[in-house]
Amino acid sequence: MAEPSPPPPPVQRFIEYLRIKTVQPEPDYAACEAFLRRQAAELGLEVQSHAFVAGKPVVVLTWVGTEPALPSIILNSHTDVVPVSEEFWTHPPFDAARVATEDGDFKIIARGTQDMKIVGHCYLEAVRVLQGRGARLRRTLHLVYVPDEETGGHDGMRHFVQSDMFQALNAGFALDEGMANPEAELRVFYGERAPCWVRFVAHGNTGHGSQFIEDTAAEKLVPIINHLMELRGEQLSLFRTPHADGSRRTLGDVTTVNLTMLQAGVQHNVVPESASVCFDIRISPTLDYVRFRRDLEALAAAHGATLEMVQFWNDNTMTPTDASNPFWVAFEGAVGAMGIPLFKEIFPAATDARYLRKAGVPALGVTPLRNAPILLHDHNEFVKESEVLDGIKFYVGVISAIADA
Ligand SMILES: CSCC[C@H](NC(C)=O)C(=O)O
Ligand SMILES: [Zn+2]
Ligand SMILES: [Zn+2]
Repeated sequence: MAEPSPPPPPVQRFIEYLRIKTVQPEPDYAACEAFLRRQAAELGLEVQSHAFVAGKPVVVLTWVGTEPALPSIILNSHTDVVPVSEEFWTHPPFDAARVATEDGDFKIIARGTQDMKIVGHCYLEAVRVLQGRGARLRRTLHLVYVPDEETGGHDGMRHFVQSDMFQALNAGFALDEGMANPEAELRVFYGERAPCWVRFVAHGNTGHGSQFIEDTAAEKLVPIINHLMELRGEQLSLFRTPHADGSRRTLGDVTTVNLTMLQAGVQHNVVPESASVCFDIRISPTLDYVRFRRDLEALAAAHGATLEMVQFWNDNTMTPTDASNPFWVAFEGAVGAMGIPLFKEIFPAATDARYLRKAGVPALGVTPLRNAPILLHDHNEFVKESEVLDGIKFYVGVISAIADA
């Protein structure tokens, strides 16, 4: 059998990026920064790098526009990837194997292909294509590579948006990650649900397990659990009910509640003195999050428990997706011109775009993978070579449009 042809240079560079082990919990950010600096040097982009937390650099590559006083465009991506269970992978997750498929395409198999190195890579390749055409864009582009999104952005984007470095970018609009779609539409995320991670802790009487002990810790948690499970049921019914216009609801339209941890007890016949229960709640931006938080506090107090807010995102800013937002108009126009159908959604989980929106920069979350399985955080994460090449064309169109809006 003939050797397969070598990958085209944009795919070769993608493979190089994927081979850098930026895997949590100890990402190799130094190698990643060196890679980005090499790319910037080839493209003549300015580079700024700052580690707000030691060893975790935010790297910004800048292509100055012809009208640099205009608000700029941020093209954001995170450089870290989630851990792997290597035994479940068909190929080593950081080899970035290129495997031929029956339809003449290739699969590039590696951790981070979908989430989200394809996006960060396509930004760079799109700039390369535009420069090759001699294009000059009106607005300045900032390709922002942030660390630690996968652990909540606390050591990366959270600090960056509060920095002078960020202010100096004078950003007017941003793109960030979305999610693949097994269907034909391109999913575009204009908001996110607020993560609300809570722990209820109760204390009570203890004693022998053979007795009727009153006011026990576990007993206090039961009505709290029941209340939140009731809310879960209501929201699940809502999720299964189409909108008035017949369109289906997505996760972003509802609030999900999951009991994720339960702790109590030391021995079968000892009534425990304390008990705790944790929930992962994702509050839809369509719900009043201030009132929701007050209701949780009241729930804890009513049953003699304490409430610990482990995570609570107190913002529900959404990016306008109508004529009031010239960047949306440009984005929608460019995507439409490519014949790509759009599906607007609220992101079910949390990405770094939430920091940008809260900081006043309207952001859209997009990953240019359609008719593709959702493999983020999964074993054998892959993208097809054709998807990388199409993704570059996609960003050439979109970046040109939004940078000239
Ligand atoms: C509260 S920070 C957690 C961030 C994480 N993001 C993703 C995309 O999985 C999540 O939504 O669980
Ligand atoms: Zn991601
Ligand atoms: Zn992720």
